[in-house]
Amino acid sequence: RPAATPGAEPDQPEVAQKTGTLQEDSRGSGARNGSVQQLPQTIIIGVRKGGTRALLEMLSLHPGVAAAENEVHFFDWEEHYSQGLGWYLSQMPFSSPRQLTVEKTPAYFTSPKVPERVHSMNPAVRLLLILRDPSERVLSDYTQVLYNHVQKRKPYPAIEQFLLRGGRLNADYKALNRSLYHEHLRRWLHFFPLRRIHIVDGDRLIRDPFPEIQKVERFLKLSPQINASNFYFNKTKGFYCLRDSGRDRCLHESKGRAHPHVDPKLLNKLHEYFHEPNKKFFELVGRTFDWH
Ligand SMILES: Nc1ncnc2c1ncn2[C@@H]1O[C@H](COP(=O)(O)OS(=O)(=O)O)[C@@H](OP(=O)(O)O)[C@H]1O
Repeated sequence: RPAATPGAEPDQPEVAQKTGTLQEDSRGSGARNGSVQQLPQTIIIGVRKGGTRALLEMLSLHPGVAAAENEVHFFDWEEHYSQGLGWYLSQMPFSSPRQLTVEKTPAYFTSPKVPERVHSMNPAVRLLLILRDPSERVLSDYTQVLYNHVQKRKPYPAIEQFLLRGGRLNADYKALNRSLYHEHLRRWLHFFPLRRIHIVDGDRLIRDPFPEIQKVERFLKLSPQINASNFYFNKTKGFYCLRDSGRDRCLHESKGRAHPHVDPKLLNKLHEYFHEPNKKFFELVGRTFDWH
């Protein structure tokens, strides 16, 4: 694991524990009710900081979905992949055979070896890709790594030091590369047709999650069971939170952080940098997004 890009998520669970999660119920009574572990029929492949946790938690509101709690990093970490599909299976939640199993590992989208590996597990797997404004994603990515350093009481340079080199935008900054969505998606399209990849608009998921989640239900051929009443806007958090069987919960405090202030001129450079790549991406997917 490269030390410079620590795992995006902290290890601790990010949402308040649900009482009686599907996993816990079935784990406790697995021997009696015939619950099983299944390889995921659907995977949230990224993008890092796109809203992958929110998407997973929102999808888990559906009784037909069983989600792996932690990021599994099977296809992108050699020490996991070398242990084979048996290991991968052992990481999955217990579920009823009729439920869909889903896992999310945001690093999959940008890891070169992953598309072929996922394809060799199951060419019919349904992929969920949640994207957000590429410039905003860069700021979020920087903020994540900044917090990782702050937690360890380590210093971390200001964002300008990464974004600029000799007065020009530094194309070698990894966070910029991760936002070149067309390059990464192209690799996936060598192995999967576009119809197997559903792209969730991460900016819309923030502003108004329910319509985006309805589209995901349809893509996964799930019966429409998630309702508008499962979401409420929490003014304190500034984001939508979830309401499930009368219980309210927001995502962990590491989700929805304030981003650093960036000089408008530099921000403009960033927007310009992504202009062409975004156009290429829109052509690739036959759809446009409301990005800068
Ligand atoms: N409902 C709700 N509540 C809180 N946060 C929300 C929500 N919906 C989407 N988001 C956005 O999710 C961003 C984090 O993305 P990921 O979960 O993919 O991050 S990670 O790569 O797994 O670390 C996170 O990015 P930051 O705002 O930069 O913290 C949020 O903007």
